[in-house]
Parts: sequence; C-alpha cells; structure tokens
Amino acid sequence: MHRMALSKDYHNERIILKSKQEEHINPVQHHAAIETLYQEHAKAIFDPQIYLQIHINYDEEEKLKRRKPNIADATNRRISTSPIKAIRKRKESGYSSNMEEVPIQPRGLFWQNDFITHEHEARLIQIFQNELEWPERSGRLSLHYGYTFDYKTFGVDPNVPFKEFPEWLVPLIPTREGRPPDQVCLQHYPPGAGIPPHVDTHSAYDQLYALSLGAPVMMQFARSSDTGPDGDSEQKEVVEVDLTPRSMMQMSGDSRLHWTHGIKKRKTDTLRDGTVRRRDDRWSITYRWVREPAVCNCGNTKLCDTAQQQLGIERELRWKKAGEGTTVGLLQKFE
Ligand SMILES: O=C(O)CCC(=O)C(=O)O
Ligand SMILES: [Fe+2]
Repeated sequence: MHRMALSKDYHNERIILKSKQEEHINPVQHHAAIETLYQEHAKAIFDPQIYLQIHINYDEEEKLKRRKPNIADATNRRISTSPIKAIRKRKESGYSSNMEEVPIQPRGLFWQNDFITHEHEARLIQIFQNELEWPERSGRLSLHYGYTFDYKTFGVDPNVPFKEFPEWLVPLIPTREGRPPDQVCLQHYPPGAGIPPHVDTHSAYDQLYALSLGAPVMMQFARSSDTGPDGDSEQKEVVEVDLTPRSMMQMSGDSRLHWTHGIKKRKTDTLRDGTVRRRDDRWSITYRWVREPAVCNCGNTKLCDTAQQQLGIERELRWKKAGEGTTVGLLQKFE
C-alpha cells in the first residue's frame, strides 16, 4: 500500500525517509507506517532534528505532486507542516520541554511548571475571551481542533478534514511526542464547572497532555480496588492534584490507564493546609494522540474498553459528538 524508500544522507549523518502516499488510505495508518519504518532504521524517534529532516523531505516531495484536495492532503498538512512549525515556534518563543515525573501515586504523571510565561498566558486569555466563538450554554465549554473522531469506527473520520490548529495554538503544542497531536480541545471552566470522573477511552487515544490556564483547580485521580476476602468490598483511593496555571501535565502509564480523573463541580477547593480557595475562570488545552492500532493491552477490565470488549462486557459509553454536548471527545465516565 505504501511506496517508501530509505536513503542515507551521509553529509548530515541522517537517514532520510521518502514516502509516497497512495490515495484513499487511512491517514493514521500511513503515519504509523512511516513511524515504524523510521523506528526500525533511525532508532531515534524523539530526536526533533531528525524528525524535522524526514518531514521536510517528505513535504518537498509532496509539493511536487499537485492533486485535488482529499484526505491525503489533510494528512500531509498534519504530518509535514505542524511538527516543524510547532518545534520552531516553541524554540523561537524561548521555550523548551522539561517534563519530570511527579513522585506520587498515580505513577506516570509528568509535569512542567511555567510551560509559558505570565504575559503569554494573559495574551491567550484575551484571545479566548474576545476572539473565539464559544457555544452558548452554561457549564464547561469546549472547542475542538485537529481530526474529528468517528465514534462508529473509533478512528479518525476520513470524511471530515483536519481542522487546522490556529496560530495561537502552535507554540503551545507539546513537542516530546515527536509528532503533533491528532486532536486538541480547548475548554473553559467557569467557576463551579467540572468534568465527571472518567478515563479517556483507552483504545482511541494513546498519550494525553493538558495545559492549565487562568485560575487553579483541584483534579481528583481515583482508583478502586477489590480488597475484601471475597474480592467484593471496594476500596477507593483518591489523590488530589492541584492544576496550577501555566503548568503542562502529561498522563501516561498508570495515571493514564488505571486511574480515573475528574474535576468536581463546586465553587471552592480546600487545599491540603485547610485553606478554602475560591474557583475562578479556568481554561485547559487537552492534547490527544490517536492509538494505532486502536487496541489497548493494559488488561484493566474496570477501565479499559478493549479489555471489556474482549471479555464481552458491554459498558455504556456515554459520549457525545464533539461540539454537540458537554463532553470532550471520547470519554468513558465512571461515577
Ligand atoms: O481540564 C483538564 O485539565 C482536563 C480535562 C480532561 O480530563 C479531558 O479533556 O479529558
Ligand atoms: Fe480526560
């Protein structure tokens, strides 16, 4: 299905991957194929320089081909332009990626304080408040960028073109994954709004990042375990994480797969030292990378849709299509 060729650029000591995309091919599969080939041969998937080289070449080759717009063009835009632009834009802004694992349960939470400056945050909030069109309703509000998810196939909807990331978003894209996210969601939480405890559906998404802006808020991570002698009494472990403004959080490993996360609907949060903090307007940007193939191997029959499917367990998936309701993409809720 793919015609790909590898050549070595001895001058730059880089491996260059050339790839041609056939029409009517799933963009994510195509991207995954490039990734696999690249991993096999270059073994440095997270080196942004090498990644850049590959995609610059890929881009140039694509430019030579003039085709009528189709899904492949949307894909090329996402594969070629965005990672280069995102890395360059972040570097130009004087930012770097410096995520460190937080030494708490749940494991797998990575964190960077001051992902952007106060001034940058203030400019973004201006844009959010004055230049964007938000849905008219109360509670948490969401705006979506990137691919649209097809809830029937649990994959990228090939009929909806990629919604370009706006200029203000580009320097805010995490560059650690070596490729841009497939889906980005900007959410506004007015004081009192929250998001129910959930896991972002395992089979649909892989990595997950969230940038917090505006007022801080407490997020609850929760895990329940069967601990009784007959495995029937359930114990719940809850860990509160303070989502401070300008911090970037990555949920990977246990925090992504084996704990739910949510934000309570309330007007105040009580801090560990007993201080009662009033809620105020908060915005978050959630970044999601599609999992390919759409199968998760974590085996958690309580939280994982793949594990449940394999067991023949029917779980109610309470989601709504992006923009239609108050949920934010494909989530599995637990209350
Ligand atoms: O608002 C946040 O920080 C996280 C939101 C969230 O959990 C999600 O979008 O799935
Ligand atoms: Fe989530």
